[in-house]
Amino acid sequence: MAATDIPSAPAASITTPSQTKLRLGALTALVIGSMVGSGVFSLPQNMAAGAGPLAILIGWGITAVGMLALVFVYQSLAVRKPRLDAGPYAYAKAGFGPFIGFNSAWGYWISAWVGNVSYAVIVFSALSYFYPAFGDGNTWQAVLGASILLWLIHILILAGVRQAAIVNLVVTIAKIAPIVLFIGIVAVAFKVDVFNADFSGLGNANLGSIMTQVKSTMLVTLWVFIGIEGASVFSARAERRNDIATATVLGFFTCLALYALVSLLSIGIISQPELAGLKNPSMAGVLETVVGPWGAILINLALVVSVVGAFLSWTLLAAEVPHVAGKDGTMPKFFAHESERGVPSTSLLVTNLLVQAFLIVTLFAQSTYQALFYIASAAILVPYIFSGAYAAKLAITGKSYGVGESRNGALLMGFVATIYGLWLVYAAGLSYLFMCAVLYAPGIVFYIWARRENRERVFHPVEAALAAALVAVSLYAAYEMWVGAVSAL
Ligand SMILES: NC(=[NH2+])NCCC[C@H](N)C(=O)O
Repeated sequence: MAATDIPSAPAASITTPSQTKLRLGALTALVIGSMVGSGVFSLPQNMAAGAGPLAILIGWGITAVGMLALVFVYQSLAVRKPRLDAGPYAYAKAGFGPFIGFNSAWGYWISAWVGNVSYAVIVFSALSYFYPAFGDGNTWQAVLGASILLWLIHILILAGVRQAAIVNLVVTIAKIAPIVLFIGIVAVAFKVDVFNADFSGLGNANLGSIMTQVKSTMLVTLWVFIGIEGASVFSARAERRNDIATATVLGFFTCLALYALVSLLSIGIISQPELAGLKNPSMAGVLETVVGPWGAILINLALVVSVVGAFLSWTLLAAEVPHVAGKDGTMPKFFAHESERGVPSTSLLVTNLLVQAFLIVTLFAQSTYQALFYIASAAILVPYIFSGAYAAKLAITGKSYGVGESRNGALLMGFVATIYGLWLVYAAGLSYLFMCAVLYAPGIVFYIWARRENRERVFHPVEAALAAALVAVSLYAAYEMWVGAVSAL
């Protein structure tokens, strides 16, 4: 693997043969490449589905503040605690004990592989433009195709394939260029009166209050930024160590601009109610309205390239999480097993069997891409919140700070990131929290297993209470889902 052992971003597994050191521009491209996957291509519909232009603007504003705080949290933790280099769960463990640490790893892992299920669905939804039987990516033909794609990736990784830097560069260009072209064309075709038809969205009774509208955008805007938490691993590749901080912030603002433009300009082409009904990847439908079929073809192909690349990266990463956690005793030892080629084969197999199982659930539940990435977004909140809280805790206690060194900035960032995460838990809504409870609870078995293996005390009293609460909530949630009272799929 790359320079660090602790997983964090998909790009953690990118290797260059010669390990040439990178300048600012290349580093920024890496950061952008690690964020852009499937999300951007469906933003027009995903954002307009529950919100008018005003709420969408507010939504991007909140996300800008919250995600930037999180970026700074990971940067400052990487500096303060270099030995925990960028581990998304290692911080939670260091700050709040083994059970919270375990759940952060478990949650990051769930988010990674459920996100991969959504990747498989959206690739085939895009391909349905060429072969309609794939429908919304959840027909049997699509699920069959998705399963083949999944196991192809599996075999490639077992054979030792890594995402090479050159492939990564080509994929990044192939996915960003169509997005930039889209923005250019749609900006020219933009009609102010279409955009302003119902600026507040309050004219559409289906949307609800501004608050409700803003909430509806939160898991979408979170999803498109997932991946940025790992940017600090690129520091090993930087010619100058300082460049990585700049590159991360530059990459962040570039993506924010691309994302906000894609979602807002689209409402100046197609009115909100119509956008809400568009098929995903909805950038294709928007561009087709302006330039005709080639627009849809271009976007659908760009999505396939982008998402297959991201699928590979996130499979490497998803397998890496339990693997590393198995090595350090956070998860059971069997996850640590490596093949002769040094591939975490057991962890990879378990991960992809879960993806396969969820694909079959998708078929029967007729789950949509959106429902799946909502689950992936909601699941990542545990590691995010505890990373923010750990940064705040370090700043409050002053541990790892020099005498007289200012801690206010770090405290503020940790605090804002934590509040942002908690607000997202609230905005996610009950059905997705229930779904997460059901996915988190089985982790307890693996936690106990790992603790026993290491002959360590299983629970401290507070942890036992937390575990009991999680079991209770998940049982209740499972019951509600079973009788059909709530549904996240
Ligand atoms: N498979 C995953 N868990 N991917 C998470 C990253 C999502 C990425 N930001 C995207 O827009 O596609």
